[in-house]
This record gives sequence, C-alpha cells and structure tokens, in this order.
Amino acid sequence: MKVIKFGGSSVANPKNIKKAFSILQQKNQEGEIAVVFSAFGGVTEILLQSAEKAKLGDKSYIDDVKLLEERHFEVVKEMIPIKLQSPVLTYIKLRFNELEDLYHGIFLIKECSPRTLDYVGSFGERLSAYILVELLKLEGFPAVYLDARSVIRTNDRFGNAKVDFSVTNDLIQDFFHQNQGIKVITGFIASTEKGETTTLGRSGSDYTAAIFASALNADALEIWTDVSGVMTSDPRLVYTAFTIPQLSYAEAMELSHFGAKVIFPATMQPAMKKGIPVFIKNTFAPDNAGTLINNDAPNGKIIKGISSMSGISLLNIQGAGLIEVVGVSRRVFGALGDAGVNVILISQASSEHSICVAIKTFEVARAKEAIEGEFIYEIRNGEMDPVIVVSEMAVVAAVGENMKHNPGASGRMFQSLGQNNVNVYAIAQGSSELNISAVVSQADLQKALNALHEAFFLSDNKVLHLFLVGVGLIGKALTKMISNQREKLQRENDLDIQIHGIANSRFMAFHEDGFDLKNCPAPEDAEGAQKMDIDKFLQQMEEMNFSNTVFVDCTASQTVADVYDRILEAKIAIVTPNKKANSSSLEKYKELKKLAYKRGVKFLYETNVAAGLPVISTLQDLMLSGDKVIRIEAVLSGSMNYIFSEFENGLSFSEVVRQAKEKGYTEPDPRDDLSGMDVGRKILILGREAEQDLHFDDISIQSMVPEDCVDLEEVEAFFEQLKTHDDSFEKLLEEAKAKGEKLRFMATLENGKAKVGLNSLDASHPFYSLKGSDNMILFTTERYHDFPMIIRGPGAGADVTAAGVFADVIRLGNYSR
Ligand SMILES: NC(=O)C1=CN([C@@H]2O[C@H](COP(=O)(O)OP(=O)(O)OC[C@H]3O[C@@H](n4cnc5c(N)ncnc54)[C@H](O)[C@@H]3O)[C@@H](O)[C@H]2O)C=CC1
Ligand SMILES: N[C@@H](CC=O)C(=O)O
Repeated sequence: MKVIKFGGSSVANPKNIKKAFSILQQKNQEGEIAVVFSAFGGVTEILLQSAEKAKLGDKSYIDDVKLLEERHFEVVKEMIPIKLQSPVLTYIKLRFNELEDLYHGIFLIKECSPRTLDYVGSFGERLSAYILVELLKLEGFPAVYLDARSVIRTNDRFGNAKVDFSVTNDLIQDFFHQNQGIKVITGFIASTEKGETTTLGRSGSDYTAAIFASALNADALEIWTDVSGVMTSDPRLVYTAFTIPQLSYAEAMELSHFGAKVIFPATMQPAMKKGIPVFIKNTFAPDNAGTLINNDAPNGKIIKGISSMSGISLLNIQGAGLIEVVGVSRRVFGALGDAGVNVILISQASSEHSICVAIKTFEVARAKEAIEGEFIYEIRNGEMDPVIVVSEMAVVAAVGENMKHNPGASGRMFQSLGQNNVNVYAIAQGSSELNISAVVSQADLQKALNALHEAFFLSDNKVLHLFLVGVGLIGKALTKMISNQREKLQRENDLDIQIHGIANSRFMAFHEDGFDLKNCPAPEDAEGAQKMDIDKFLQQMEEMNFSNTVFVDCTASQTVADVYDRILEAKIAIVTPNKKANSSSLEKYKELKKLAYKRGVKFLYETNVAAGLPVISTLQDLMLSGDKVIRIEAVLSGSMNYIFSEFENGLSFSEVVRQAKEKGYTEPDPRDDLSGMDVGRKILILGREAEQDLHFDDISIQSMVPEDCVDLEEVEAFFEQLKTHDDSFEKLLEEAKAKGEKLRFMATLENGKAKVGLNSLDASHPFYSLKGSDNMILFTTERYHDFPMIIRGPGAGADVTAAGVFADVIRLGNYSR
C-alpha cells in the first residue's frame, strides 16, 4: 500500500488535475493506493481571509466566496459531461449555501472563534476531495470518498489539533477493512470526540497522509508537490542549488525547520516512527527522482543541505553579574517562555559573561521587555546591561548526519564565510552534530548561502563575479576572451566567470545575472546605465554582495587605483594591468600588499610589466625561494621598442608613433610612453618586487617628448606637433646606423638606482635583435650570476595583455579549491 498525497498546486485547475490523475493511473497499476487531496490551490487561504473580513464587517467576503463557488463549478463543468454534472453541482451549491450562512453569522455577531474557523477551513478539502472522487470514478477508478473527520480523532485544540493515535489508527483500519476501492481522503481536517471539526495545523494535509501511512503500515508515502524534492539550498537565493536525492528523517527535519518549505517536520513524525519511506515528487516533472526521506545510513557529501531563516534579531544578555550565578539561563528562558517568545538559537560562551539568543524580529519588543523585567534589579545595580538587540540578521545552517564524528565541517563552513567577508555574529552546534548554525547579517545572507553551497557542494566548481572598470582596448579584449573561453572553462575546469558591472570614464552599468558576454554592451548602451562615479560603483558592487567578487581595473586611472585599499578591505580580489597603484608611493605599495595579505585576498597585477609575459610571477618566485636580484636590464616598453625598431624601416618618427598607438601598444596617451614614465613605473615595480625600497625619485628618466609637445591638451594636437620633430629623430637614427648600432629604449636597475632612456647598442647586445613590440628582461641574481635569466616576447598589445589579465582572473578561480 502506498499513500499518495497531492498538494493544492497539483489540483489547482483542470490542467493540473489531469497531470495528477495520470500519475495516479500509473501508481494504481503498480499496487494498492490511497489518495489524500489538499483543497484546490489557494482556496483555504481565501476561506479563512473571508471569515476575517466577515468578522470585521467587510462585506467583500461575499464576492470572494462567490468567486470560490464559481471556481469549483468551473472544474466540474470543464471535466464532467453535462448530463452527469447535476448531482455534483448540487453538492457544491449546498456546501456554499452552508458557507454563506456561516459567514453571515460571523458577520452578524462580529466574532469568529478558532472552532468556527476550523469548520470554515474544512470546506476546501471537503469540496476538492468530493469533486475529485467523482472525476476519478469517471476515469474508471473505483474511488471511495473518505471524509477524514470520521476517522481522525483529535483533541479540541482548534487550528492545531493533537491526534489521538490509538483511536485514529483503529478507525482508519476499520474503514479500510469495511470499504473496498481506492480511498480518496480529505487532507487537513479531523474531528473531536464530540464531532466538532478540527484542523491539523500547518501542512496539515501532509500530516493526514502520514497519519494514514502509519495507521495502514504503508510501504511508502508519496508527497506530490510543485518542486522536485528538497533542494540543497533555497533556489531563489542559490542558483546552483539542486535536489537532494536522499535524506534521513532527522536531516529532513533540520532542513525544513530552517527554510526548506517542501516538508514540515511534524508531518513526518507518524511515518518516521514506523520507518516508512517518504518520497517528495513533482507533479509537473514526474520523471524527476525527487527526494527520498528514510532511515538509511547517510551517504555522500559531508552535509546534505544549507538552509536559512530571515527576519532574525539577536538579543545579547550580558554582564559581570551573570558569571557563575546558578539559574540565570532558567530565568532568561523562563521569561521568554512566559512572554510566548520562540527561541531559535542559543549561544553562551564558557566565560558565562553573556547569553546570546536569536529570535524572530517581530518578537523583539516583547522579548526585551520580558528579560529586562525579569532582571530589573540586576540591571539597576549595574550587574547586568540592558538587553542589546542586533536586528537585520539571518541564520544559515549546514545540515547533515555525515558531520557526526567527521572533523572539518565547521572548519570548511567558517573558512568559506571568512574568505567571503561574511561576519559571523553567533554560532550554535548541538552535540548531535547534525546542524551547525551561524547568525550573519541579512545583507550577507545570499552571499553566505552561495559561499557555503560552493564550499560544500561545488568545491570543484567555482563562479567568479567580475566588476570591470575600464572597457577600453584591454577591457574589451578581455570581455571577448572570457566570452570565447567561457564554455570550455565551465566544462573542463568547473569555472564560470560572470561580469556583473562594467564602466568607462563616463558611464557604468550593472546586471544581477551577469551581462551577456557574447553581446556585451558598452556601459553607455547598457540597460540602466548611469553616470560613472567610482564610489557608487563600489557601493553597488558591495551591495550586490556576491561570493568570489573580483574587481578588474583596466584603466590607467589614478582615481581608480586610489580605491584599491577600500576594495581589499572589503575582501574583494583585484586584478589589474593598471600600474598606477604599484608605482605610487612606496608606503602605498607596501600598504596594499599588507592589506591584501591581512584580509586574505588576492591582488594580482602580472600585466603591470611586459603585458602577458610571466615577469612579475617569476621575480616573486625568485624572491620567495631566497634569491637576490643584483641587476635588472630590460626593454620594458612594447610601444617604444616598436617605434625604434620600425623607425629603422623608413617611416617618419611621428608616423611610427601613430602606428604604435593604432596597434594598441601605447598608453592611452602615447606621451606616457615617449616620456619614459611608463617604463619608469615598470622598473620601479620590478625593483619593489625585488624587495628594494625604491622611490620614483631614485629613477633617472630620459624623456623623448619634445618640450613643445608636453603641455598640449589633446593627443591629436601632440601628433601634429611631433611631425615638426621628425628630422631630429631621423638624425639620431642616422648616427646610430653610422656606427652599426640600433636605438633601444631601456631601463637598468643596479645598486638601488634605476636609469631609463635611449641607448645606441651594437650587435653584441642582447637587445640589438629585438623586433616589433618585443620586451626583454635580463635578471642577474645571486643564482643567475654568470648568465642572466632572460624573459622575452611581445610586451604590449590588446590580446597579449588581455590574456595576461585573464590568466590572473583564472588563477583566482584556482585558489582555495
Ligand atoms: N595596451 C597595452 O598593450 C597594455 C596596457 N596596459 C594597461 O592597461 C590599462 C588599459 O589600457 P588600454 O585598454 O589600452 O586603455 P584605453 O584607453 O583603451 O582604455 C581605458 C579605459 O578606461 C576608462 N577609464 C579611464 N578612466 C576611468 C575612470 N576614472 N573610471 C572609469 N573608467 C575609466 C576609459 O574610459 C577606457 O574605457 C592601462 O593601465 C595600461 O597601462 C598594460 C599592459 C599592456
Ligand atoms: N604602453 C605600454 C603597454 C603597457 O604596459 C608599452 O608600450 O609597453
């Protein structure tokens, strides 16, 4: 025997009823069944609201009830042939006449007792089960209507009646012995010994099904609803949540207590006592396996699900007067109990200085008053502080029997919350080790759930949430690269990259689900584009509060670099080709590194020097492994190398500079390259990475920008003016050629001093052979003493730079996995 229960959504309309019936067809062929139906979706709520309206003298209840009547008529008219409708319609009419009288009575006396309310509420299931029996008969089922009030006996706690199982079990068994056919049972309702109608409380129809399953020693209880079982977390907050295949009863109870609304703990108890397996299935996707809840040993992952509860406040009851005083907890919880406050979580440190209690926010005023009343003298005497209330909180709970005697679950939980900058206000774990709960701020709830979900279920699978400032040459190339590579990364590396924020110097835009990278708009064209403001950009990024947030700076802006400390402080990783931060004051450089270390967050800037070439990481590895840099000689500018090598081929100097810009090698303003500033910044960064306390003043820089080009506002005006200097650059070139040499713009660092400038080099020099946008870096170190370590390759350009930025982003995805 299987007891099968369909919820309100499964019988909300004829279309859904047909789906439920086709499931029943199959179940009936498999073996004996009994069926429990809820009221048609939403009916019970309207019945109860109408009673409330009538009580308040609001006559609109009449229209509501009329609509309900119509809705029931409609089902009959649509699903039963016309000549068979009459008795069913009459039954419905009679029930609604009765209801009208009832509501009228409530309206007249302006009173509706819990007893009356239960009677009103019973009409939903009585109507649905009756109609469904008639429909099932038409489909050929040998259906028998069973009004559960005749067999489920309860006390008279109306609204949430307690079942007398010894009487109920006998009555159910007798009914089943005396009546053949498929029993179609009204959910939710029962009756007292005196025959008064009662209801079974929240999820009462599930409870009805479990009562029958238990009384009949059923082989299984199937709850058919509108979701495919219990999910690992709330799918509205965690998009990667998935159905849990199997849960123990205890796990299901814990999960449902904190949020998994698919099942309600009390409803499972009768089934649980008898060890009857409970299946949670989806009427609208019957092929989905759903969730099986039974007594089998826990298997698989260390936890089964992560649940949550919003609308929480913390009460801190603290003071020196609490220490080693027996009976304080009794008084706290006694006062809360007397005030009818439900305690959700309790935490007390062994110092006994404080007791922390989580309750629903709507109960705060009552709770505070109750505790402060109880401890009025202690508070007056200063032995205890007034109750401190922290509102806007939420509880997240990791649930699973596998945590028992299995070290590491709490470590993983709090590590992942910490890594994502989620502050934990209180913690509770009972010795059953079934549930670890943490109180976090409501604002952090979604991030916390996602971080935990990733840590426990998707530890091989990571989503990076990018906020990209600077959608110019490099930013655009990066977006395109991510778009092209995304599917492969998802498929082969379990890494997903989404871009949620984009900005240029004028506009910014955000997308909760991530921009469509294949057609990523310019910030000004994106929906909801706003004027760019870096503070607002950061604010929005922080408010979106994703786990694994990454700030990518593809500008050359000092203003953007100036906010890195705020970003790192918020535990958000930074990836950037922008050299401004690392080449500002030595203090700032050190502070950022320290901050990143202290906050346990990554600050990656491989592309600060030589674009995508592995220069910075190589130098960092040398330093970490104990080497010492003696000298660095380098060509560090892709554009300057392009300019001075291409210039040899007959073009004028100003034309080659323009070409370098067009090819994407120069800085946004090419004078940053020609002035030697860009190379100066790079050698400064290399010196600092080589653990030398280098300041910008320690670098002597030869600028190639003619005096009269320095102050021109527009880049175009500069190009025009540069033409007037072509001859003098031509002369420099001729002089070098005459000596059989080549012009190379290079940097050297030795003995704490750096030099940047143009050199004429003969064929014996390694830089002589460089071509195009090549960079070359020679590290002479204690280990690489006789022959330097050499890194060479293209050191500028959109693709190689974006690839370097992309590689840093991917690196972030691989940390902590
Ligand atoms: N082009 C190359 O080969 C390489 C470039 N880099 C660095 O990459 C960065 C970007 O270079 P490109 O893409 O070539 O420059 P770009 O001029 O093409 O793009 C810069 C972007 O930043 C935006 N921007 C500027 N100030 C801003 C602000 N305050 N707020 C928001 N957005 C702002 C601009 O509107 C533009 O969208 C620079 O720091 C550059 O030094 C690093 C290695 C190589
Ligand atoms: N403008 C730079 C590119 C970025 O660092 C160069 O020419 O090398």
